[in-house]
Amino acid sequence: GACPPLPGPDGAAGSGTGPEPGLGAEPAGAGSRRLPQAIIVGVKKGGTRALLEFLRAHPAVRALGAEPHFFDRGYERGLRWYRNLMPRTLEGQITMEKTPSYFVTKEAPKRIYNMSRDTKLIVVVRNPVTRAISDYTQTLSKNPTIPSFQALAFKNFSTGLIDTTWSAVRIGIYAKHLDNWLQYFPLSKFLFVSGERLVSDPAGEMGRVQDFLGLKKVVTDKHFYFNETKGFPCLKKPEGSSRPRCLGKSKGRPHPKIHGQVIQRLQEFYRPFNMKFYQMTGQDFGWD
Ligand SMILES: Nc1ncnc2c1ncn2[C@@H]1O[C@H](COP(=O)(O)OS(=O)(=O)O)[C@@H](OP(=O)(O)O)[C@H]1O
Repeated sequence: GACPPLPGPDGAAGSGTGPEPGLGAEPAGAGSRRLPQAIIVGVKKGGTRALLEFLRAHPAVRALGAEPHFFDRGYERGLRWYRNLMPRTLEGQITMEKTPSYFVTKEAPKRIYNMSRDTKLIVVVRNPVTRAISDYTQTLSKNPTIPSFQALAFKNFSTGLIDTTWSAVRIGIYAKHLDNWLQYFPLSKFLFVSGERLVSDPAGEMGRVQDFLGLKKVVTDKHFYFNETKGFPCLKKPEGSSRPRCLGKSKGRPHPKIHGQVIQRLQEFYRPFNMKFYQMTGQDFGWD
């Protein structure tokens, strides 16, 4: 697919996409639609929605609310279609989107590289065992008749053989997926956010994210409160609202009880991949 990239954020000067003259201080189409300079590429069930909503509290961030799935499912539509999905930004604002499935999409690194090799890539990672259970919980909520977690996770439970073709297992082999991205992007283009810390210390993790994006540290501890009912941090005042807001019911679902031995076997399965991932990223996420 040799899609010629459209003029990017820096190539749009004088292209007539700015506000039209003579329509007042703030015309309806203020700013222009730009390709994203930063993308939350993964991982599914890592905490990607929370991160995007927290970032939207920053005045210099404009983000697409829905997941566009452009680099995995919609690439044939072209970059112009993709750019037209984006919210308008003013000078100095950055455009973002999040689609967690990009991280495990073989073609995504090449496609994003072809859009811009300067794209900043954010990956929210979470203990792969918890992530797998979270993923399963989501599937179960849509289809209550599926087999048990244990039945899906193991090809043979008595021999301990894990079914690595099951997507809930496969997605958590982070080192393998990262290998694919590193064929195109250097490590310096990535920020790895701890999904666990995003819950236990949202302001701390948001500090790292804002630094990485070159933003002023506007989103701080003052923006968060811990909602005891929800069991998660929530925003005191999200963008465009005067009321505090937590994520919806589909975030922070109760997980089914999984047998301790199942957890333990999966934890052992992931250990070498986790070690590799810590080594590759230079970060110990504390899962082992
Ligand atoms: N502040 C806050 N509020 C609610 N939920 C939070 C928050 N921070 C992180 N999380 C965790 O995010 C998990 C869902 O991850 P994603 O948003 O990446 O899921 S998805 O891939 O977009 O479906 C979700 O997983 P589950 O707990 O399994 O539902 C949460 O644990």
